[in-house]
Amino acid sequence: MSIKLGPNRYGKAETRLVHVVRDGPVHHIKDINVSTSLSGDMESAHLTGDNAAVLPTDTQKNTAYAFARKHGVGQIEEFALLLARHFVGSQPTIHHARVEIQEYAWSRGGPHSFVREGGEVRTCVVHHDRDGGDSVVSGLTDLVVLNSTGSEFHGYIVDEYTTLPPTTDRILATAVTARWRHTGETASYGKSYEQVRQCLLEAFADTHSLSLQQTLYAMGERALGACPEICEIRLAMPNKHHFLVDLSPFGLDNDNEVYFAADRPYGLIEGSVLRGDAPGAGFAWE
Ligand SMILES: O=c1[nH]c(=O)c2[nH]c(=O)[nH]c2[nH]1
Repeated sequence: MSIKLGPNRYGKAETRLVHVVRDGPVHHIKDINVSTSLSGDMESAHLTGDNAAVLPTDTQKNTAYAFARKHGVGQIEEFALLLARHFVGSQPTIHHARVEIQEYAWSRGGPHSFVREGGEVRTCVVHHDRDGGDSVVSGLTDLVVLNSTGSEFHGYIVDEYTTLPPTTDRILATAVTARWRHTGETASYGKSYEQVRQCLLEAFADTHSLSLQQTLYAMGERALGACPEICEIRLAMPNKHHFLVDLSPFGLDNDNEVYFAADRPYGLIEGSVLRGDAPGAGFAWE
């Protein structure tokens, strides 16, 4: 029986990279997902376990982060070509590189505040009861926002399991789920929706945050302040962690510039903000 190795390739899939460029107080971000896949003299790796020809996938990931720091990201096609040419050009055993990049679009919400384009969903749940009348809860999900500075987190409990370092400057990013309860019938649900959404975005951008909890409250408070027709807002905000990449092994500093955007686990901050005189909710949240 004759058996041989067929086509093969290997690499690091979905390296999530956020690059922050600071133009004074105005920041710019590039948010990308990089997948590298290399092929070449990989017979021995597969047949005998000899890894002499293998450039580790971990190295491929590090290279993406280091190149973002050294060269910036720019156009994703150019960044992909830079990486692909580097892998093939620097390693004789690598004959071919495939680099795939997805770039997530963000629009500006402030000098260092960004709103992810697309993906946001408007929601509502209404009840009508023979005895209890109507209730209307409006909302949105997946409103993804990011502040590239203006966020701190320190002063928390430290016990024998705490390893989190305190920070006075971190990325704060979340995907907002908000639901708000109307007190009675609202003249224009469309206008009300736009107003609440705008308040959430502005409060997120404006608040110098000492925690996501504080930001959550500020967002709810802003919406209630501007929209007399609503009496309660419930917010669920995952803390989409961005970890500064340690580039010191490659002789590079990283002054809050290149981040690993982790997808899980994430902190989940939830809370309700309501008027002191809000009427009972009845079945509204059911
Ligand atoms: O804003 C935050 N709130 C927390 O409760 C928390 N916990 C944590 O580890 N990081 C953060 N960040």
